[in-house]
Amino acid sequence: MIVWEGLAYRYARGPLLRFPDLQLPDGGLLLLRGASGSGKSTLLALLAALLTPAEGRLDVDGVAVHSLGPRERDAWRARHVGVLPQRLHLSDSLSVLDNLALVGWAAAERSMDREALLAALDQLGVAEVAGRRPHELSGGQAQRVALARALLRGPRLVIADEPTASLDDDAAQTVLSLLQGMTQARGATLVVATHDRRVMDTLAAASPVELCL
Ligand SMILES: Nc1ncnc2c1ncn2[C@@H]1O[C@H](COP(=O)(O)OP(=O)(O)OP(=O)(O)O)[C@@H](O)[C@H]1O
Repeated sequence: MIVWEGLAYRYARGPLLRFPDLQLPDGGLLLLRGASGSGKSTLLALLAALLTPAEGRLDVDGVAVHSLGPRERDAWRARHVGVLPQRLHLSDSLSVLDNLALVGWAAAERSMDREALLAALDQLGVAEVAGRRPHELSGGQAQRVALARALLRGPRLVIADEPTASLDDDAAQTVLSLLQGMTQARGATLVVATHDRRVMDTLAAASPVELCL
């Protein structure tokens, strides 16, 4: 269960951004909508403990995330949250496979079994690009690699920021069904921020909770 209450954040010299309270059950789907600048990415960053709220509380599966210290937050995120960011942050100096292996380093596990990494890519239909550099991928392939990375450690919470931006209709459809199908199969909670009509239409069938900022 994810619960937040009185959540607010302030950028330096910015106004206080306040977010409506919400409770989201395990395995739930939240569609986060709102105009550009309304605070969608900020709320996602708060949910991933990338930002610390100025006010309010955020509980994820009984963990008071708002009160974790910086190190605990990093460890908590690495174990429990899969992030599909707006900018994919794949390193062009590393192969696709080594980009995935970095997740193990981030979680202080040092090395990850390369067979497991290949299997993760294979599940998303992109095993053949394992040896390529990210700049050699199509937008849809890069998004699927980023999704494989986000799901690698079996997160309980998956956060996707505009996952279909810059994808054509076919690639958007593929990424959305993989994103939803794979999080659902794992019983993970999925939070998607978007202003893409295609995302709302596709995910409507899953009866999401909708929050408009
Ligand atoms: N680093 C920052 N410093 C100061 N203000 C910021 C910073 N990042 C975002 N903001 C401001 O905070 C508000 C919320 O921004 P945020 O990026 O969360 O909105 P958004 O709904 O995700 O927008 P978009 O749909 O365009 O990505 C905006 O007014 C934005 O200008």
